[in-house]
Amino acid sequence: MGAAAVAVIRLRNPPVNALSLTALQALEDGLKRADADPSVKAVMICGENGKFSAGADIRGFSSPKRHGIALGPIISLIEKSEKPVVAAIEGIALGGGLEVALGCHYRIAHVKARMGLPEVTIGLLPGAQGTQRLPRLIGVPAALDIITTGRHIPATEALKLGLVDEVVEENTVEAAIRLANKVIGQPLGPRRLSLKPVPKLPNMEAFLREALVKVKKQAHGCLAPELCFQAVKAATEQTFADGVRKEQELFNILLTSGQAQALQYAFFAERAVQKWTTPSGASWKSASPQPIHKAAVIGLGTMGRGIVTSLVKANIPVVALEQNLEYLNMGRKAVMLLLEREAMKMEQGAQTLRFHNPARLQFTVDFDVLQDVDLVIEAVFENMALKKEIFQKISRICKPGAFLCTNTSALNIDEIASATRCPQQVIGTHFFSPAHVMRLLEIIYGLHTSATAIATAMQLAKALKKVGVVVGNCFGFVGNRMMFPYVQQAVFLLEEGSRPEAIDQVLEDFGFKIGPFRMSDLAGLDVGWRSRKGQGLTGASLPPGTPARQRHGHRYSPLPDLLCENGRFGQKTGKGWYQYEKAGGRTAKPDPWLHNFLAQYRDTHHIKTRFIDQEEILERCLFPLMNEGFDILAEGIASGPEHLDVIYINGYGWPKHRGGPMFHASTIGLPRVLAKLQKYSEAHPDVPGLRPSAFLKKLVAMGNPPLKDWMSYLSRQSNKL
Ligand SMILES: CCC/C=C/C(=O)SCCNC(=O)CCNC(=O)[C@H](O)C(C)(C)COP(=O)([O-])OP(=O)([O-])OC[C@H]1O[C@@H](n2cnc3c(N)ncnc32)[C@H](O)[C@@H]1OP(=O)([O-])[O-]
Repeated sequence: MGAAAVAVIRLRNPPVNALSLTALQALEDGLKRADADPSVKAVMICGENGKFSAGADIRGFSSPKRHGIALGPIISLIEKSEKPVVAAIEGIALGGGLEVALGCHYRIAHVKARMGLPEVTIGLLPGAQGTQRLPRLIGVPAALDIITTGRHIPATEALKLGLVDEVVEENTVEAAIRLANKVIGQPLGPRRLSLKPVPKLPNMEAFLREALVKVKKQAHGCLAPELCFQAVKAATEQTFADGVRKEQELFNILLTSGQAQALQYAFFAERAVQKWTTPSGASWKSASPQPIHKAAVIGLGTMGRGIVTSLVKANIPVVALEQNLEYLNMGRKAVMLLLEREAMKMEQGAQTLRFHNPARLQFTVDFDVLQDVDLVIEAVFENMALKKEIFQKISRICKPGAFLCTNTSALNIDEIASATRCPQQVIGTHFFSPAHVMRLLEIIYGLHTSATAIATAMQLAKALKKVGVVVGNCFGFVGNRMMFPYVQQAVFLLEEGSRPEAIDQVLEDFGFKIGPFRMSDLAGLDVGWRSRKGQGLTGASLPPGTPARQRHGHRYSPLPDLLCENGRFGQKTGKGWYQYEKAGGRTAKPDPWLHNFLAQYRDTHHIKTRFIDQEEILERCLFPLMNEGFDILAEGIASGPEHLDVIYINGYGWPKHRGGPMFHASTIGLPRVLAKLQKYSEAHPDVPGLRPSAFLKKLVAMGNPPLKDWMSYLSRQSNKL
């Protein structure tokens, strides 16, 4: 209890004051005590350690002991209180935490606090009456935006919206107690949100119709946003009590939909990968990152420009280096354009981005400027000889402790490191395009990479607001290695009778933001072509007499090479797997030329065309991708299935509500995945990617254990060896 007439209830459950059953019980007990105590005239609710609350305990949603004390009735109890209740919001008030605050009669927030209803991001809706109270407080458009996107609102915006009554810069708890004292005795009726009508809009029906179209378009098959919408719509049509019943009904649908489980798995997976380990025993526990006061980026192509932008946004001073003045000037212009755009976006959120100061961003062609940087990211062309030349040079110029990172999507980190005198400082940092937007950073350690280098790269990822995933060194690392068999199958399906638009549609219906052919057109077909020429799979170095559709005894499709030979590089040339309105166009249209070309190709190679149904398209593309994942786990390239899933969700457009490829495999059931791979492998014995992984077979033989136990079967296996 606090001083004088104001009782203080403090939510206490470190680290984020999640509303566990114990925390809820304490809240209920506190309210009842305050109600019964005649000396208490008002109540103030705050959170321990400068955080109000991150909401319900997410682990509780999948716990069998979930039933018991519920949040909704406690919030009703708060609102019904005859004594004024004030919420003092510091740090965060999210989900159930914000719903508690909405039950209070007054809300004060610290200027640095953030609020939001992020339930939609974990596959749920604000199921403690939040969908009914928020529209009553701030109106339908703002409530719908907050509830269907889950975005965090800064305190200043919350004040403008009317979500909070006051924002303070000093002690929030003291301010809340002052306010509580002030409002003692004032009527509470107008402060009870459940009694307020939802503010009317002149065109509510039309507004809701348009809003639904937008919500569905952005959902890519995820259920939660649409059900959030329906709950808010109910608030506009029904009484508070009926709206709450509808909210409960929709909440229960989501809770048992499977998508909520996948999204909650993804939430914890993202946190689990922060705790990295390597097979040699290095780990996040013992390694400490080194501070990065200044960084450099070598190469200002598409990737380099994005990386420079990312570093500037993270407030890390950068040297941007190119091989000659012509490229430097081109790169400088492009970087400045990106930064101007980012600055504009940030201004909308009341932030500023400073980059015109040469101490923060310096462009140069002089390698000697790299002498005092703490970290270099090389982002030149994917060419081993060139990369080695650069690494040899920078290992001579940079100070001994500098970290030397290479942005590569497939090349061998050890070979690059071998060109230096300090292989322990060399590490792979695989950014995804556009590098200032995409969240994933694959961090690849080589044979000699030090634990400090890994910890520093992970820290850098965090500073860049990215999710870093530590993986081992192999061709294509994790993401691209799993992508190869997926893309390969998509092309084989074309040979067998399908079309790019049919295959893309199936994968986009599954939830991918973009199917494999649209993706290939976007990225440019020439990239893979160059790499295949380098590997001797096509082009002049191919030995005469090599069969058109076979390499090293395995099935090979020359289709992508043939498209490139026809000058079809994708969007950049206006033609690829699709046709575009012009070179650089973005709207993909099915191309009769390609259909005709495919028909001729099948005739030439005597391939009998057959109808391929959606199920086969999906399984032929996804199962080999998962299969590769099992091999990656068995080889120790990644330390758990969560790593693979985080990579796919954040770097490859895998639908988050399906939890990632390995989680998806576990929900389908490993015996089914194995049986299908066996079937397809028998039909296509010359495709190694369809041959079931030994680790997958082992897990099936062990009775299809849950995903969290997979790795223990691996260690048992290797212990025996
Ligand atoms: C019933 C009716 C409807 C109500 C629904 C809800 O409220 S749904 C809920 C709606 N709320 C949300 O969706 C909010 C989800 N949370 C967040 O967005 C962020 O965690 C953050 C912004 C609160 C803090 O970010 P940050 O970068 O400063 O820190 P960090 O992210 O690393 O977290 C630190 C530790 O706390 C853990 N943990 C966190 N929250 C929860 C939780 N609710 N539960 C359990 N655990 C949680 C997290 O796993 C981690 O544990 P670890 O790995 O150390 O063992």
